[in-house]
Order: sequence, then C-alpha cells, then structure tokens
Amino acid sequence: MATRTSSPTASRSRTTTSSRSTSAKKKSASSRSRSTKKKPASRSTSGRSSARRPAPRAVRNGPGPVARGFTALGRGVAAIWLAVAHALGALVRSIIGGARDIEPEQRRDGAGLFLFGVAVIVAAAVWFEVPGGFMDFVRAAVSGTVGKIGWLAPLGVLLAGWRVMRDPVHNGPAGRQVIGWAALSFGVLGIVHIANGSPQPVDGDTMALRDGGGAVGYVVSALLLDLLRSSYVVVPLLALLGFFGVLVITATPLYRVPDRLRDLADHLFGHPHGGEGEQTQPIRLDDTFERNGDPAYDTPLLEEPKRKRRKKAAADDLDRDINESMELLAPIDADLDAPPATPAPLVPEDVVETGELEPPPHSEIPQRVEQLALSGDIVYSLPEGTVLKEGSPHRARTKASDAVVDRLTQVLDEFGIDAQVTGYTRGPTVTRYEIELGTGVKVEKILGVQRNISYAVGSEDVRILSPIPGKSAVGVEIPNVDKEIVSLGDVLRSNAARNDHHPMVAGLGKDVEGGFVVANMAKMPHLLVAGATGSGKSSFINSLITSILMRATPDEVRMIMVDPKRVELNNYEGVPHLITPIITNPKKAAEALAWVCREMDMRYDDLANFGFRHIDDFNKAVRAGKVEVPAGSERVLSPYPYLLVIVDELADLMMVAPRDVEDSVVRITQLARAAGIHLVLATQRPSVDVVTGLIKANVPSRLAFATSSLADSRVILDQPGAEKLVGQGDGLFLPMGASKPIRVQGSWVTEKEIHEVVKHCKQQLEPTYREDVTAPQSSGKVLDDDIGDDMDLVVQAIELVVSTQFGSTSMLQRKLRVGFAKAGRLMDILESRGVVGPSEGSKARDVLVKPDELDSVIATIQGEA
Ligand SMILES: Nc1ncnc2c1ncn2[C@@H]1O[C@H](COP(=O)(O)OP(=O)(O)OP(=O)(O)O)[C@@H](O)[C@H]1O
Repeated sequence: MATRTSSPTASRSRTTTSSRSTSAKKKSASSRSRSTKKKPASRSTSGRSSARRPAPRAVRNGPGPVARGFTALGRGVAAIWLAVAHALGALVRSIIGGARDIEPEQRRDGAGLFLFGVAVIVAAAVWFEVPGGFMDFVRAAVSGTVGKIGWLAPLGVLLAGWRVMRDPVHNGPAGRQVIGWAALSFGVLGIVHIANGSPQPVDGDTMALRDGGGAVGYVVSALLLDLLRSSYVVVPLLALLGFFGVLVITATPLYRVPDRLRDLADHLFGHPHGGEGEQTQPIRLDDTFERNGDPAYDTPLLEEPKRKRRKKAAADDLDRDINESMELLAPIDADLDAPPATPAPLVPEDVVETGELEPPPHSEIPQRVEQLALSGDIVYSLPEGTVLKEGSPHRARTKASDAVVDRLTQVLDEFGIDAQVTGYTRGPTVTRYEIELGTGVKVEKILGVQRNISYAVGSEDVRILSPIPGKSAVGVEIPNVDKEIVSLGDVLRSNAARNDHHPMVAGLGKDVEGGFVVANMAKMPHLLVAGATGSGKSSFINSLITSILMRATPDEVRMIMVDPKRVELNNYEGVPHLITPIITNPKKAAEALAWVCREMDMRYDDLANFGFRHIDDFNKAVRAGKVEVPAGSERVLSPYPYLLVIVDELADLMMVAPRDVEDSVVRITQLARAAGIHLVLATQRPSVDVVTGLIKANVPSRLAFATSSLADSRVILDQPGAEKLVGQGDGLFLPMGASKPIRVQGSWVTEKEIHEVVKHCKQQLEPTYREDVTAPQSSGKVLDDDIGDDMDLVVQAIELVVSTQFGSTSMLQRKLRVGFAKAGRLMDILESRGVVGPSEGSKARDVLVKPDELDSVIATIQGEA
C-alpha cells in the first residue's frame, strides 16, 4: 500500500521551511549576481517571505540513490533471467508440442529455470564429484537427506523443472505437486531404507544413513516399523503411499488408472490414439479445419506495441515469477480440491479482516465420463471433460485492485465520509469493494459520491449495492482492468456441477466473489436472456448448449433451436439432441412453437391418464416398468426426454407472427414445467413490444447482459442495473423467486471446443428428426380456404370486433347483415387468427387484439390469403 505523509510534525515542517528559505536566499543571491531580470526570485528574499506560506512540496520518503541503483540492477538481472527462462521454456514447449499456446500469465519459466540451475549444481556435486567446500556441502546434504537415491536427485529436480516449464496449468496447483512428490519420495525412500537393512545412526553419527534412504528414509521407515513392527506390513504401505503420490502428481482418479496406462503405452510404443474405426475414417474438411472463432474479450481497437509496455510487462512478469518461486518454497497446506489461487477475499493489510467469503470449492479432477445406454442397444458416451480447457487462474488479490482501494479511501477522506474500505472480492470482470460505514453515516452519502468514485477510478460503470445481500456493508462494483476468462470447462468441473447429475445443469459462469454459478435449467423453468448487441448473449447460449451436450444424452434432453440470425447456432447442426433441423425461418419457428404446445398437450394427456403430476415421476415409473398400458393397447411406453427450446432472437419471431408466438410462448410457459419442456428466449431488443407483459409474467428467470438504456434494464429485470454492466459476458442473473440479481461473468467456450464436443456427439448417433415440428397445422389450411371470397367480410368483422372490443356473433349478424351460420363462421375464422378467444357459451368472446394493433393484424391476414 502507498504510504502518505499527510501531516508532518510541526517541528519537522518548521525545519523544512527554514532550511528551504535559507537555500532560497542563497539561490536568489546568486541568480541576482548573474541576471537582474529574475524579479520573483528577488522578491522572495524580502522580509515578507517569512509571512508567506511556502508552496507545498512533496516530502520525499522514497529509497535513496544507492537503493534505487540496487533495485535497478536487481530488475536488470531478473529481466535477463526471465528472458533466458522464456527462451528455454519456449524450447521445452516446442519439443513437447501441444502446450505451445500457453498464456503469458500462466508461464512459470523463471521457476523452471531455477530448478534447472539446482539440477546442474546437484549433478556436479553428486555425479561428477566436483571438489570444493560448497560442493562438499551439497553432496553431504543430498546423500544425508535421501541416501542411496542421491544419484537420482539431479534427474528428479530436472524433471520437476521440465514439468514446471512444459505446462504449469496442466500440473495443477503447486500445493498438489508438493504433496504428490512428498508422498512419492517418502514411499520410495522408506522402502529403500528397509531394503538396505534399516541402518541406524550410531552414537549420533548419521553417516550410516547414507547407505539407506537417508534421513528421510530413516524417519519414515523407523516411525512405521516402531508402530507396526513387521516390514511385511510396512513395505506394502509405503508402496501404496508412493502410488498415491503418483496419482496426485498426475491428477489421476483411481478409476482412470487403466485409461492412463493405456495412454502411456500408446505414447511409448507409438500406437495411434483411439480405436481402429477412427483410423479408417475418411478425412473431412471438418476434422482438419482449424476453427478459431471469436476470441474472448474481443475488441476492435488495435493496441500499439509500445516499448514501454514491454518493459512494464517484463517487470510484472518478474514480480510474478519471484512470487511464484517463493510459493514453490513456501510450506504447503493446500487441500487437493482447493482452487489454484487462494480465493479468500483480499483484506488490505491495515484494515479489519472480513473473513469467510470463500467461493464454492472447485475440483481439478477430470469430470466423470458416463456410459449411458440409449433406448435400444446403442451405448452413447458423453464427451470427455478434458475437451473443455481451463481458463485463467483466479487471482484473489492484485496490485490494480489494491490501488483502487487507495483511491476509494481517498475519495471517502476528501468528502469527509466516516467509512472504511474493509476489503474486496475479485470476480473475473468486476471487483466488489466493501465499505463499512461509521455510526450515524447515511448510506446516501456513498450514493452521493458515486460520480466522484467513477472519476477517481476512471470508469463509467461503477455500480453501488446497498447493502451487499447478507452483509452490513455497501458494495462498490468496479470493472477490473485485468479481466479473467471464465472457461466453461472450469465451471462444469466445479464441485457444484459435479455433485448434481441432472442432465439439464448448465454452467452459467462465475460470480463477483469468484464462486462458480451453476443452474439447473429444469428448475428455472424458463429463461429470458436479453442484452444489447455484443453483450454476450450468443456466447451464453453457446455455453448453455455445450453444457447440455457435455452432460446429457439425446435420450435425456432433446432440443429445438431457433436461430433467425442463421449463423449463431449452425455449429450444432446435426447433433443427435436435435428434434428438428435448426430453424432459421421465423414463420417456421412460430409453427414449431405451436408444435411444442401440441407435444405438451400430449404429455399432459399421458400424465393425466397414468396418474402422474410430473414427467420425472412418470419417467421413473416407466424405467422401473411400473406403468401399465390399458388392455388391448399396443403402445410401448418410453421415458419422455426433457425438451429445451432455444430461441436466439425473439424479436424476429414477434415481428412475423406476434399473436401466435405470444400465445404459444404463454401457453408453454404456463404449463410446460410439469411436462419437462423449457424455454430459453434471447433478444437484443428488450422493448415492450417484444418482451410483452404476458411473456414477462410467465418467464420467471431472467439473465440480463449489458443493455443500452435504463428502460431496457427495467423491462428485463424490473429494476435498474443492467445498463451499468461492462458487456462481453458481464451479466445479472435473476433466478426465479429471487429479488436481487447475482452478478455473473458468463462462461466462455471457444469455437474449437464446441467443434470437438459436437464432433464427439455426431460421431456416435445420427439425429432422428420429426417431420411434423415445422409442418403447418392442417386446420390452418382449411380455414385459409374458408376465407376464400369473404376476405372483405372478414376484414369488416375484425374492424367491428376490435373497435367495439365486443366479440359477439349476433352483433356481427346485425351489423354486417349476414345470416347466423355465416356470422358463426366469421367468428371461427377470427378465433383461428387470434382476434377473439374461444366461445364461452352465451357470453361474448374475449377480444384479444387491441385497437392499435388492428392494422397489423389485418395486414397479416390479407398477406396470408
Ligand atoms: N463470457 C465471455 N467471456 C469473454 N468474452 C466474452 C464473453 N461473452 C462475450 N464475449 C466477447 O464479446 C463478444 C460478443 O459476444 P456475443 O457475440 O455473444 O454478443 P451478442 O450479445 O450475442 O451480440 P449479437 O446480438 O450482436 O450477436 C464475443 O465475440 C467475445 O469476444
């Protein structure tokens, strides 16, 4: 934290002033002797100068020139060290291949080079027995610690350095590596010690231990032998400990050991991956074509490659590498399931600790792969969890965020607000700073300085939460300058996702506290997604669909995708989860929604007939063979899959057939939950003509990405907030029943990952499309013919009914001077076009069209005919 000397002591200020004025006098005297023009200087020498306050000058309390010289030298040496390390790292990665595209912030080349250096010294001491006091010490230390295994020590350190350089992210957290290596060496050294007759120190002389497993081997084996007595028990235990170490180092769960062994054998003996079938597959463009897609946080701005920046980056790298080296040496108490970086909220050194803001735990172990039998004898395997790569490591504390704490504190000081910044929690795109107010300070005071905070931190998008839900503190959310990518893989590998085996679970992203947000789509039960262009809707839909493909078989979840923009979802064309080809024509989409209504009715009929209230219960009973069809029926019952309908642009549908689409959406959303049918409606235009009151009332879960106006935010969330989001996946998620939205950075899945997942799904099964989904309803056709020459009469009837808002057949009879039968038919046509509701006996029918919609309805009907 920066130190400020805001109030130097009186004596000190006096000394400074007097010494300054003396020097000023000297200076002015000398300048006068050189030039007579410097009037202000001569004035400062007058007697008045003592009455004038000296101009404030910064009190210098930084390091002196010698210290600065040393710092510069240190930085220079470190920069050269890193340059060499990065070059070596690049070489290592190019030899291995595969991990070449490693992110700069994930590289650990400095630490790797350090380990290489250690390996060289140990090799010189142990293998080549180079003489010298230091080398003698190294030799003694190595053989004293690990005994006979000492000659392997250089190789061990070299291997560790190689692994650190090769792909540090893949290795997992340093804590796990240390635990793994420690377990492995304890196991091996213990066994070596016992195998060499368990030598003991003689009269405090430990030389004898060098003929066994060294001090480590002696301690481990002696402890266990004391406890268990027999080496026949101890040796297998030590072997198990070593094996456990290998599993931890390689992040291999037990059930994957055979796979790993097979992979290793393939690798060693050069067998190709996969089965023979894969080899014989023809090479298609699909398989070889490298898809790049949009990069995360894409921006149209091109950055100038400045030399200064490079220097700064090198300096940052240096800091990071030094920290990492320290981390490597630090004692480790991490648990295996812990996230890579400590997620505890930052607490500035000099302020109170806030404690318990831990995000949900996150596991590094690969996702379990399920083999689920589809109906019939096909076995469908879900894609491997490893297809989805890891994202940026989470950093709970950064210098940039610390600097913002200082600026916030400064604003509070300047405006005399008795409040303290007590900590922050860093999310991937925004950080939430917590401010605790002194007694008697109004929350409004913080709200009042919102613009000043914006000014101080240089960001428009400052959002103030008062209070932070569940806390007595005001939250100030400020966008990070150093954003993190939230990879879908990480979200799906989180414990929250792994512990729930429901096929409709989707990885939404990460919240402001760095915790994973995972949601069950079946519980939403319908979701409205809105946001301006570029705000991240399509990316969200991609991660939603990929989540489902990763976790559900086509027997469990079927999808209908509506993509009027034509390009957003075509990656998924042909996946077996689709029930109909991706729909790009808005008119067909309206028909598909009508089909969904019919499907829903059918499912309801079944539920009612067999006496169930929810499709889950029905499915469970069918799987258990507990549902019997009526005697004489030849029907074979099978479980109903969930049906997920995804509409990527609702506005396009609402433009073509507003009434039909609204009717279907309302009907589906009102009833479909029990039938296992769920809607996801996305739109770029959250205006009231697209997201109508009826649709809103029936779609309870909302996800708002950045909107262009406060009004749009109100349409989606019924509250402001979305207009302050920073875009590119930054969203507010308001799940059903919640009153406060959660701020989420949406999960990101690359085009390449999508391609891999889709390829895996398509390879196993062809989609079985249903023809009737987008087929127009036959009843509509008959009525079209019905209108025939009566178009004028139909138009008059619509005008009459809508303008009077009175849906009565006898009124049509009287006003249009037609017979009862004709008036009845006209009323049927009006009902089929959504102008009036169904007949309610002798009562007049509901009129569903408002007078201001009259023209568009007439135009649509005339267009149809
Ligand atoms: N979760 C995310 N993480 C990182 N970057 C993201 C994320 N979501 C979106 N972006 C960035 O924002 C860009 C625009 O996102 P996207 O195409 O999803 O927006 P959109 O709202 O669908 O826009 P449009 O309506 O114009 O299609 C992406 O190309 C990507 O660079």
